Amino acid sequence: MGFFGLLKTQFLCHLVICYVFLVSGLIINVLQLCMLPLWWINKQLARRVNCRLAYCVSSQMVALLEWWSGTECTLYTDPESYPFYGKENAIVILNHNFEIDFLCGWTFCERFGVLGSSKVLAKKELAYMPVIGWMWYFLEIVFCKRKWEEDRKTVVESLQRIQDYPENFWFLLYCEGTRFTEKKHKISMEVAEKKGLPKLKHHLLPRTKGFCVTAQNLRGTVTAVYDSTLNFRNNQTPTLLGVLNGKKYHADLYVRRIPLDTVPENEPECAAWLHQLYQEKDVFQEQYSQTGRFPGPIVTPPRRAWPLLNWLFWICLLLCPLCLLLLQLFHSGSAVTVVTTAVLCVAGNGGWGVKWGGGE
Ligand SMILES: CC/C=C\C/C=C\C/C=C\C/C=C\C/C=C\C/C=C\CCC(=O)SCCNC(=O)CCNC(=O)[C@H](O)C(C)(C)COP(=O)(O)OP(=O)(O)OC[C@H]1O[C@@H](n2cnc3c(N)ncnc32)[C@H](O)[C@@H]1OP(=O)(O)O
Ligand SMILES: CCCCCCCCCCCCCCCCCC(=O)OC[C@@H](O)COP(=O)(O)O
Repeated sequence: MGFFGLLKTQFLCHLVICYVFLVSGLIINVLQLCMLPLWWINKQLARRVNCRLAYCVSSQMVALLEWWSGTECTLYTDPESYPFYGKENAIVILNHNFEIDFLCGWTFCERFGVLGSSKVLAKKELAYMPVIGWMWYFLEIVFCKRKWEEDRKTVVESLQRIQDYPENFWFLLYCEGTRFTEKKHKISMEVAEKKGLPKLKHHLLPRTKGFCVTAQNLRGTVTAVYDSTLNFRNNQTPTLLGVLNGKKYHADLYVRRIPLDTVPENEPECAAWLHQLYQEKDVFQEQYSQTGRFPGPIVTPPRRAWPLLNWLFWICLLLCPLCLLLLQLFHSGSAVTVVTTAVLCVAGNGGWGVKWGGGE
C-alpha cells in the first residue's frame, strides 16, 4: 500500500471527511429552511435553488466514491438510448443488493446532470436522518411506510405534487422493497410459489404497487422507464466504510430505456409487466455471473470535476475555523489539554486502524 493508500485509511482523515460532510450538510439544511419564504413567492425558482443546494451535499458522497476511492462505474447501454439520458424525466428500476448501490446511482445522476433533482421512493425512517433526510424533505422525495393501506394516499399525493417539477429528474424505485439477503430471498420465493409466479434466482419478488402507482401518476411527466441492473466485478461486496477507507471497486450498470407508453396502464397488467421485467433482469444477472459482463456495448460517461471542486470548496471553508481553533488550543491551552488532545487523536487513529485493518 502506497503513501496515499495508507493516508486514506487514517481515522483522522475520516474524521475530517465526516466533519465537513456533517457541518456543510447542516448549513445546507438551514439554507433550505431559509428558502421557505421564496417557496410561497416563486415555487419553481425555490425548487431550482433547492436542487443546487442538494447537489452541494450529494456530490460530496459522489466525490468520495469517484475521487477518493477511485471506484469505476461502467455503463452498458444501447447507444441510441444514450442521448436521452439526463434530457428527460424517467422512472429508474434498480436491483438492491449492495450497501452502496444508491451511491453508484447518484454517480450516474451526476454524470448526466440530474443529481440535484433525483428522487426516490424511500422508506419513511430515512426522512428523519439529519442532513440527507432533511434535505430530501425540501426535494419533495416520496416516502412510504411500506404499509400499502397507509401509503396509498400519501404516495399518490406526493407523486402528483412533482408532476410540474421544473428540472429533469430520475425517480428511483427499488421494487424489491429491501436489500437482497439469502433469508429474504427464500421467503420471497415461497410467496412467488404461492402466487404461481416463476422463481427468481438473483432478485426478490418485486412489490408491484409502488411501480404501478408511480407509472400511473407520472404518465405525461415521465417519458421512459430505465431498467437498470447493477453488479460489481470479482464478486466484490462493497461497503460505505470500504469507500471511506479508499478501497477501489468496479461497478457495472446495464440500462435499458423503455418508453413509458409501452407499459400497460391497467394495474393487473402493469404488475404482470413488472414481474416479466424481473424475469429478464434475472437473466442478465445470470449472464453476468457466468461471463462477467452485461449485454450491449459500453458507453460510460466520464467523471466530471464538479463534485471534486465542490468538495474542495467545503473542505477549505470548514477546515479554516477548525485549524484556527486547534492553533488557539495549542497557544492558550495548558500542557495537560494539549497532551490529552494529541494522545486522544493518536489513540483514536491507532484504534480505528486496528479495528478496520485498513480495509473494510
Ligand atoms: C443511465 C443511468 C440509469 C440509472 C441510474 C441508476 C439510479 C439513479 C437514480 C436515482 C437516484 C436517486 C436517489 C437515490 C438515493 C438514495 C436511495 C436510498 C434509499 C432508498 C431505499 C429504500 O428506502 S427501499 C424501501 C422503500 N421503497 C420501497 O419499498 C419501494 C418498493 N415497494 C413498493 O413499491 C410497495 O408496493 C409499497 C411500499 C408501495 C407498498 O408496500 P406493501 O408491502 O405494503 O404493499 P405491497 O402490495 O407491495 O405488498 C403486499 C403484497 O406483497 C406480497 N408479499 C408478501 N411478502 C412478500 C415478499 N417477501 N416478497 C414479495 N411479495 C410479498 C403480499 O402477498 C401482497 O400481495 P397481494 O397480491 O396481496 O397484493
Ligand atoms: C463525503 C461523504 C462523507 C460520508 C460520511 C458518511 C455519511 C453517511 C451518510 C449516509 C447517507 C445514506 C443515504 C441513504 C441511503 C440509504 C439506503 C438504505 O437505507 O436503503 C434502505 C433499504 O436497504 C431498505 O432497508 P430495510 O428493508 O433493510 O429496512
